[in-house]
Amino acid sequence: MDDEAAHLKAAFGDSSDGEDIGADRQEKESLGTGDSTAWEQVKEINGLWLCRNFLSIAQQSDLLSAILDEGWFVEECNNQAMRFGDLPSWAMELSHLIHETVESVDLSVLPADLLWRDPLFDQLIVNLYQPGEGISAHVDLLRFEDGIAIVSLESPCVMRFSPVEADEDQDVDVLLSPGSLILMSGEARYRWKHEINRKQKGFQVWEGEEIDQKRRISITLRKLSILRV
Ligand SMILES: O=C(O)CCC(=O)C(=O)O
Ligand SMILES: [Fe+2]
Repeated sequence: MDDEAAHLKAAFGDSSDGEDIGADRQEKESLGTGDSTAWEQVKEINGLWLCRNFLSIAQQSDLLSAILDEGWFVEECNNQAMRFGDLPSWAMELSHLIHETVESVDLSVLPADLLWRDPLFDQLIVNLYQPGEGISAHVDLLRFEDGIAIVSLESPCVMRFSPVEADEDQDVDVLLSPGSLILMSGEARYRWKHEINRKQKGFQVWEGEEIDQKRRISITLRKLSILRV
């Protein structure tokens, strides 16, 4: 983590708050949109949408190069970078692409008031996970507004959602494949925790197969709340 990120983390705290683990899997409904991107609504969780093919292979590769060119992860001990306010140009492009993609689809993947706010996002976190690394169950800090986007690159992983008001049987797993985008709003953002456990055996299993863990990079885009909570 660089100085700025460390400073901001000190100011904004850590978004993790322990973990809650169970086992379940949802059926997802694939919704063709008439164009090349298909959105899936995660039925058990209001406000959680997945777009598996959000980025083409070429776009993934360009985005990865732009991130690595930032030099944030040259030192092995750095695995997270945060930016607030003016985001790097590639992050702005990503934000515009999210806007365009959401706007072009005839589904309410993001409430209109969130989609049309300006800017759509002004905070960026890039996380780099080596094999075995993940993030414990948390709800993102309330100092960020509703409407959070996560783009995944490199190794796929299973993200587990569990209700804040715990009910062991309600965990929902979602596969985040490279190039995918998830959008969380409403209940998905406030009433469900999300986690990635790449350490404990059995978590990174999808359709009966253990995921071959390699490095994973994620880009989380959020908007700071004007009312600082
Ligand atoms: O890496 C991810 O996919 C999730 C990151 C996340 O949840 C966070 O930074 O709050
Ligand atoms: Fe999060």
